[in-house]
Amino acid sequence: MKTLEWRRNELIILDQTKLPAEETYRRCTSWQDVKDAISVLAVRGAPAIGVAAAYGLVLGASELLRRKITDTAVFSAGLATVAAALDAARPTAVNLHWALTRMLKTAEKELAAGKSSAAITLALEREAVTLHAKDIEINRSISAYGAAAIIMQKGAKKLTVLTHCNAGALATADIGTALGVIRALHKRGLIERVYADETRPLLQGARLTVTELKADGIPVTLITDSTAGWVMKTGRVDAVIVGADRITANGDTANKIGTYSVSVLAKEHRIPFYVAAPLSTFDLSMTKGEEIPIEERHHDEVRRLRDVQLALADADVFNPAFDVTPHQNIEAIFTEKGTIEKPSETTVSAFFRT
Ligand SMILES: CSC[C@H]1O[C@H](OP(=O)(O)O)[C@H](O)[C@@H]1O
Repeated sequence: MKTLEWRRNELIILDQTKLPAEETYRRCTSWQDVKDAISVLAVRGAPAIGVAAAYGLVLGASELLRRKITDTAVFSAGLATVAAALDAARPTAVNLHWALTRMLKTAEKELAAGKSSAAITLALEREAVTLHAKDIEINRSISAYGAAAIIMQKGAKKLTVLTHCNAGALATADIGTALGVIRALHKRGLIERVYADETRPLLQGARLTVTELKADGIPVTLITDSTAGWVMKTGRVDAVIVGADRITANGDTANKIGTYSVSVLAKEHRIPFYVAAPLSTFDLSMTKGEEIPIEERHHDEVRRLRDVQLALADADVFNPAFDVTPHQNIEAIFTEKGTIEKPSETTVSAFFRT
């Protein structure tokens, strides 16, 4: 069950909106197909949407070539237009912008070297494939650092961990970030159980995290979001590990809606709250979490559950897809280059200076 697969001039995306009931795929042959897939969360998760958008730009470049747009100045302007359209698909996960910026830099470098539009397109495809492959290494490294840091802190004993949303293979190109750490601990026999928040309204926890962990033989218990406090209060949870969509220069972290509440509950019950994320999720241009744009999604995602009307069709709804956990609530952030203990403006800047 691959999240994403690139086949010369088409991107095959596992349609996550249909999981776990159906394993179906979307065949993306245009950049618009990729943008649509990102917008409806057929592909989701910060790193995965960055990789998908990179391939979307390759499809855009191929389309420009098919339309015989070979004047490199016009071709580059066309690329920038496609990149901007893909970037607008979802505003919170900075990996989307990071991946597209990296792709446009590749195009600029080729252009400066006097390459043709066709050569630029080939270079973009190589860059997208590289980005995709690198995410696999990054996941492994985050997972190793995270497991080591938790063992250092909690000792080599079986742990019960709570996680929110899905920061697993379905959100990345490989074993995941938060679920990557859980997988690394499980490999060492150090996971007693995982409590997976269902994660309303789109239920990434119930639909995706439970599916991933059960497939790996990792003991997992599905709970409603409102049960998170009670499992902590009753001493069932040793640690919380979540993913991230954007981390600012002081360590404030945007993640799926409900993560902030979990962090407050963890702090109240003196349970360490960990974040696992690649460096591409850091946005050092933002000094604090209040600056992060929070995506608001369609009201029917809350009023309905597939074809079941849960609330009045005209019920007023507020449906932010993310919230921001203040750095003070975070014990450590695990990245592919190491761990940032007690994230703050000081520790984050020191980490990026080394
Ligand atoms: C490995 S990052 C996953 C991150 O993305 C999810 O959001 P969405 O499902 O809306 O793409 C969620 O915030 C996860 O923690």
